Amino acid sequence: MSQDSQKKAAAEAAIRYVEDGMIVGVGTGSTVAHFIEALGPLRDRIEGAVSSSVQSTEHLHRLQIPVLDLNACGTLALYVDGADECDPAKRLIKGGGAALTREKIVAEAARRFVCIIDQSKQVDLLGHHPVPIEVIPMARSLVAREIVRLGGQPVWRDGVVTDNGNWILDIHGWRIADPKALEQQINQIPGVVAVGLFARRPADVVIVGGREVQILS
Ligand SMILES: O=C(CO)[C@H](O)[C@H](O)COP(=O)(O)O
Repeated sequence: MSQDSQKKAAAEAAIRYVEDGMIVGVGTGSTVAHFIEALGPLRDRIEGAVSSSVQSTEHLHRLQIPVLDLNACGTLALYVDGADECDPAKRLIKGGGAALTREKIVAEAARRFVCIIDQSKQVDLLGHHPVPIEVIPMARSLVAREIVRLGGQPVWRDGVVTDNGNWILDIHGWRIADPKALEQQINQIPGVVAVGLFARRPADVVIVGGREVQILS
């Protein structure tokens, strides 16, 4: 089964968590694009969606799914998003699509975070995939130096500007024994907007696509 078919299978399996009248938090990426497509036919049964990126907002609009302002929604019942890596404790690396800050905000606002992935995303230890950090542009070099002190190798994702007008550093070379501690340390560096480690707020349910879809809860 191709990687994209696995993503589609996981995304379609996530639909069972959508209930009538819900406001659904929606992540970003190619797996989430399958989820948005599956959500389309339910547009009249849900109140709407809260989006984590311009890309997902445009997709939701194309399917006539109302996109709501998180500030007017309070706590969301459900957030569905993909990931770049997922460990057995459902801690994640996210931000391959540069949407990590808004993804973190919507995940934090949700009671249940359902993460949809293909099998290649499952790892024992986070860090094979670089860890993205969104930084305020003027702090790029400062943050990069601090990351080197923490043993990482920062690479500027040159040319990429986030939906918030910031830049991304991708940190290579880490095998992350304590993701929560590292998340906390990175968050303390001035100029860091968000780091794509989701350890303080891991997923609640992980759906792994495949011929047999696996649901880890
Ligand atoms: O964090 C993300 C975007 O910022 C995505 O969820 C992550 O990059 C996975 O993407 P895809 O579903 O395309 O494999």
